[in-house]
Amino acid sequence: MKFVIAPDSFKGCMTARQAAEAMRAGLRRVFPDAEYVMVPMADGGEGTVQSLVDATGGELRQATVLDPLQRRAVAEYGLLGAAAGIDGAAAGADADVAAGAASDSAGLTAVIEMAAASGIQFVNDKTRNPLVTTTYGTGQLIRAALDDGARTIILGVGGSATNDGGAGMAEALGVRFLDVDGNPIPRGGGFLDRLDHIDVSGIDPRIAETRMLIASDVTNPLVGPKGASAVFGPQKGATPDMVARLDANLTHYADVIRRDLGIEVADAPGAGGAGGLGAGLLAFTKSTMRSGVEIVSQTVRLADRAIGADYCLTGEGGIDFQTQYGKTPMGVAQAVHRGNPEIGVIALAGYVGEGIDQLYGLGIDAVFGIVPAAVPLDRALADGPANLERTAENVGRLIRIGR
Ligand SMILES: O=C(O)[C@H](O)CO
Repeated sequence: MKFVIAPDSFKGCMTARQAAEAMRAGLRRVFPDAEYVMVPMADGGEGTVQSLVDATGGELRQATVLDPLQRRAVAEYGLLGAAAGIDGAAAGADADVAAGAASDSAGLTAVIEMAAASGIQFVNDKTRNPLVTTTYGTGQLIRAALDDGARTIILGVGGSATNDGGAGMAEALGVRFLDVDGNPIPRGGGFLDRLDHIDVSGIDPRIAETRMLIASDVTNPLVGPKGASAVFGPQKGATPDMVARLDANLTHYADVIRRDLGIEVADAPGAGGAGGLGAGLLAFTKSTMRSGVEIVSQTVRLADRAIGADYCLTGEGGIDFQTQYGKTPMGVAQAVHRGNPEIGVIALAGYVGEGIDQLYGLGIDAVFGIVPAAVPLDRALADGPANLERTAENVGRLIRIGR
């Protein structure tokens, strides 16, 4: 018997690796001699660095950066290990990332969550102000990864405090944003109206040799009613007036990018991720925008690792009909089926919401909640590992009956 164990983190409760260990512990009580392939997963959001480092035997690194309010902060990123999708063995769609994740002559692969340097957790109700917050620290993290030798960078985009179109990120990489007198404009989305022209002559030359894989949490465009400012500005503290100003500024920014670089970013899907960081990455780096869970599953060669397996256990804190839109359990189900159409996929979750029947036709065979009784949230979180282990054991028992 062979199991692939590929959960996301259970937020506030277990990292993806801890969740995978709890699942394996439960199954082992029933199948002590089975083969267990452990693949901690993520979807590009919080936990992606840890999961990819864990899944590939990589290492965590730290860099001193400027946070969104330009205070010094220490941010973590990861360098992937040799177990990353590096051997080119991945088939079909996997080959793309597998080749890019090589750690040979093509350079190392790094993984960065932009929120580690520029996330919403750096501001509070009093200090949040998307007119002034900057993604400069994200650019510093990219530079740190380049210094480490990375030439493929997986960048998780989302959870930001910023609305600067990624101008701060680009500035940290050497791009100059200048006013009509040739002076640098201040950082922050509130000042982009002063932008007259962009000078890319000083950009770090390593950027031209580096492939960025953008794992965005959204597909919104940069501007307009579904754009970064209108949809995500308010959660960063933007008033209606600020939203209008930020949206106008990003529209102007996109116009200058089009004129000076010949690149269209205003309507690109995902350009509005992390306050327009998606647009900045598309304009100033060699980036490809992909679903986060796809990038992660390809990097850890999930399809390959499912070959010959009988079952895959996946899961995350909550599962409902939205799981089909790019969440980890669905991405896992799709990836393992690519390698092994016969595999059974079972998802475990702390919370099971509405519409899970929509998942059954899409590759997930069964969904189980792990909480045994109605308990307060803090108790459910505290008992999470034990509940997950017990549920996995019971899944194992069912599987044994069926054999
Ligand atoms: O950071 C943000 O703006 C949201 O998470 C969307 O990417």
